[in-house]
Amino acid sequence: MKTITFIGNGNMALSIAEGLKENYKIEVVGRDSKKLDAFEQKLGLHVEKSLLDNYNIEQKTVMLCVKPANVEEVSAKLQGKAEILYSVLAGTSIEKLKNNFNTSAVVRAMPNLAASVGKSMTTLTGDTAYKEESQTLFSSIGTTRWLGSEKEIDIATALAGSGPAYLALIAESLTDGAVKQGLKRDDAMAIMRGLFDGFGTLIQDIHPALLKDGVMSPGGTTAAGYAALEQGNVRNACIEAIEKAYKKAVEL
Ligand SMILES: NC(=O)C1=CN([C@@H]2O[C@H](COP(=O)(O)OP(=O)(O)OC[C@H]3O[C@@H](n4cnc5c(N)ncnc54)[C@H](OP(=O)(O)O)[C@@H]3O)[C@@H](O)[C@H]2O)C=CC1
Ligand SMILES: O=C(O)[C@@H]1CCC=N1
Repeated sequence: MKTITFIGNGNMALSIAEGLKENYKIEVVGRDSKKLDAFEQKLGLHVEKSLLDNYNIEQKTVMLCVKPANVEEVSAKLQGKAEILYSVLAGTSIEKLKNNFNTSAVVRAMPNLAASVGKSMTTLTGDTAYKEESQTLFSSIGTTRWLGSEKEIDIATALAGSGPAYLALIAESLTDGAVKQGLKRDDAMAIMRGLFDGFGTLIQDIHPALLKDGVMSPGGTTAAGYAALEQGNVRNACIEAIEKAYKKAVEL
């Protein structure tokens, strides 16, 4: 069984480890032994746990799952040269990772929160020698797509990495709208969840514009509601959200 060494024991590390645990041996490296114990407990199986100070990554397959701001501090505590470093850090370039970590190869991965339910949309880019291995690793937490450049993964970060938060805003505000009109909160929540479930399947095979055309009856309810969304500039706000998030990824 191949070993994957997680550096960082937070939410993303746990979600990815959940997906990998059946087919890979898991090691986890962190700064707090109590949090390492909690990681092992949540994962529900024995993992090799180590503290960061002087940890040796020689020839290891490393899954870096700390925050972008931690790169310098964390890399300074490691020894040895990794075989491959997979990084899930938003907006952290391969150049910066190579300048800080001693590793033969780097692949950047951008999963999303749905990793925790095995349905992440994960984008990947980096050393093409590891294209296949990275797709195999990350397909254990959902769907993968290899991209040709770091610019593209920064844009994909804005779309799919941050996307769950944007859709949550839509979900919450539509629910609030229904409550405002008199629907009970728990009914509104259940209906919103059913809506997203069905929509998630529909959108796999239908272009969004055609889906809208299929719902909108002449002079009907959808046309009335849709016009309010256009008046509220929701389309432009979405385009701007991607631009702002992409620019932030470049800045990180
Ligand atoms: N959350 C999301 O939806 C997504 C997140 N990402 C990326 O995943 C990465 C991790 O995010 P997430 O798991 O959500 O965050 P968490 O806050 O859950 O985990 C962060 C991890 O970094 C460790 N850490 C923080 N500061 C330091 C430090 N100074 N030295 C050593 N370790 C440190 C934490 O250690 P400790 O437990 O001891 O505090 C923890 O293990 C980020 O880089 C983010 O860009 C990518 C895609 C989606
Ligand atoms: O907000 C962030 O920076 C991270 C990256 C994508 C999702 N969460």
